[in-house]
Amino acid sequence: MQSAVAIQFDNLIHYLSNLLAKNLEEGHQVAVWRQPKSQFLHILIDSTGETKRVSPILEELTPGFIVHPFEDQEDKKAYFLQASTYFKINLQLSFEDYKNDLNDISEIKSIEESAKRINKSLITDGIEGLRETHFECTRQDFINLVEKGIEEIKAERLNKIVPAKLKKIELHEQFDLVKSIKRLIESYPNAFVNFFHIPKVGSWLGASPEVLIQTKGDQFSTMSLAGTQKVSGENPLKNTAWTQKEIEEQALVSRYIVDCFKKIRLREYDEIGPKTVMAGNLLHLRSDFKVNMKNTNFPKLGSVMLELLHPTSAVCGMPRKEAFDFLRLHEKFDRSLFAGFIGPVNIEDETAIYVNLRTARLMEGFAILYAGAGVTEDSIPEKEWEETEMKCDIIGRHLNLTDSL
Ligand SMILES: C=C(O[C@@H]1C=C(C(=O)O)C=C[C@H]1O)C(=O)O
Repeated sequence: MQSAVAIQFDNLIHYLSNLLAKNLEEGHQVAVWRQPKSQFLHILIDSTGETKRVSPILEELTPGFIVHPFEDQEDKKAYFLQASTYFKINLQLSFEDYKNDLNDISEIKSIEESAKRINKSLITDGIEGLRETHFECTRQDFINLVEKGIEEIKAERLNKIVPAKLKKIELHEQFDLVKSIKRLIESYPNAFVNFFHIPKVGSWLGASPEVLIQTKGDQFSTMSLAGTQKVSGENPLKNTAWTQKEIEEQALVSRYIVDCFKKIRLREYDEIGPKTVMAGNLLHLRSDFKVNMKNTNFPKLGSVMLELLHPTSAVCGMPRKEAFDFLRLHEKFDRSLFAGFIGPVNIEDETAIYVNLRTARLMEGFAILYAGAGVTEDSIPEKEWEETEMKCDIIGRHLNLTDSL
């Protein structure tokens, strides 16, 4: 297990439990996140009482948190939590150092009591604007889907396809959201750990390894992430070998990004990698792409690339339209917000939008885990199934807790 910075969590857990219980009970929208390798926990509350949907023209949005499903909506809009309240907590400081700066919560309850109140408020009635979802996907359903995908690739109608599955797991009565967030933060220092709650849409908890687009000052970045294997052996970041299938799979995602740059005639970009990166107990191949938006005179590159990239060939396939149509036709469930995009917008001069992967939708007494796997001509369906099991486990293992890790 990788360990993050030393975190002074005890009192913070108590505080966060009360804060979330109060805001969820009041029907507010909430986002909580920690960016990769950061020591800050960010908390955003939208208390307007309105479920807002906006066009994702990022540069024009007020500070907030954006949430977009896998499928484009007819009006191309995304959910948007507006920062009525926003603050961040330095997880390296002790609670005593910053407690006086925190929003006062007048009625303090125990952690257990707060967890119960949170659980009652997590659940909402139905999903606005998204297709009805059913929560079944057997091993055989998934294997059939992979086989169909391979046939399409062999017939040269697709280059790559990323079928997904969902997995329903029971949530214990004592499910404790805040403790799960803590465990994700401690276990996955390289991930975008996130929780968000939109009463009319749902509650999701995840730890994504994949940036879709990020802008900070004049810097734009994106990444191509694909190829998956389990961490094993000594110094895996250095010693892991990749097969032709995985190298090709990741190269297709990189090519897709470069094709997007070409479409808008952007020629000056840095491409770094591919290199092996760790996401929990999985390894992936990753290339990073960086652009200076000022020097290239692309001040709105964030929005432009967001529109061109989503959904990327890392979560959908290639060619994009054909892959998307294939999934719409053959995947027997609605991906909902899985493989959509989420993240903070215009907060402290930074926008960081991630692909919504390694994620769970929290429901009454159960959670739905989602995972996909990149399929190419050489894929072995059973192995792809195992890959999705490992991906589901990244979040699944941190939902039903026993106190010792
Ligand atoms: C689709 C997922 O992950 C994506 C697919 C990968 C793959 O096919 O190897 C690797 C990383 C992600 O880009 C997922 O986590 O569900």
